Amino acid sequence: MRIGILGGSFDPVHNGHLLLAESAVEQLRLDEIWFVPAGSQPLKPRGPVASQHDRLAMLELALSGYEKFLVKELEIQRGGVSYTVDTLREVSKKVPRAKLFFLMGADSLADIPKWNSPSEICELATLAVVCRPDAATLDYGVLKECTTAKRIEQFQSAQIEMSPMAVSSSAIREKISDGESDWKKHVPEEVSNFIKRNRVYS
Ligand SMILES: Nc1ncnc2c1ncn2[C@@H]1O[C@H](COP(=O)(O)OP(=O)(O)OP(=O)(O)O)[C@@H](O)[C@H]1O
Ligand SMILES: O=C(O)c1ccc[n+]([C@@H]2O[C@H](COP(=O)([O-])O)[C@@H](O)[C@H]2O)c1
Repeated sequence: MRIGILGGSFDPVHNGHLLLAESAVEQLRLDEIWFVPAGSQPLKPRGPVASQHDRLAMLELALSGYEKFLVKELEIQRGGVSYTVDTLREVSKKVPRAKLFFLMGADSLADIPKWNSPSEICELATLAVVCRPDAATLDYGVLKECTTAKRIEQFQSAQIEMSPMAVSSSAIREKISDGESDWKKHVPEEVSNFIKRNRVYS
């Protein structure tokens, strides 16, 4: 069993997340991708804008057409600050024989030294990173303090190739609160309808 884990704030989920997951399923031959919405992201102390209920509802709507994409409320149910190392420990216990891939964009890779227990994270899961338009090259050098050169090579082999997609949740939220309308193309239609109907970011 090969499981990809995509942790995120998903505030809201957007097409960049979906393309990342689609590319990872194909290139890493994953059986499932677990989308794990953070309860409280350690480096975002102000917390998400949308409620937990709305972030989950938008994720469920976005993933409904994908058989291999599952929403897992591990971090929300655990409560407190959502540390990735705790999530990976929990998943390793739940499915001990699975090979775990932690999927992330280049911005997350750059931040890893600031995360809790990065060395253990690098042991528990293979990091599979994708470029983002504002960070076109991936700097694996940040991992030198956390893991071995051999492990870094394994992460490089798991790198996800995808045409950079210039979309972020913060840009979507900003456009909505500025009253712009061209944000809708960046999320599945069911999600844009939900946002409009419930005035999630207005
Ligand atoms: N357009 C994108 N291309 C590739 N990876 C992405 C993209 N958007 C988000 N990701 C990755 O998905 C994971 C979850 O991201 P998150 O839910 O925080 O969305 P975000 O768009 O980065 O949000 P924000 O703008 O609020 O920081 C992170 O590892 C992030 O790097
Ligand atoms: O464990 C940590 O210390 C840690 C610090 C920052 C971010 N993360 C995780 O990284 C994932 C992407 O975060 P973000 O900022 O893109 O929402 C999400 O699962 C976060 O919980 C984890």
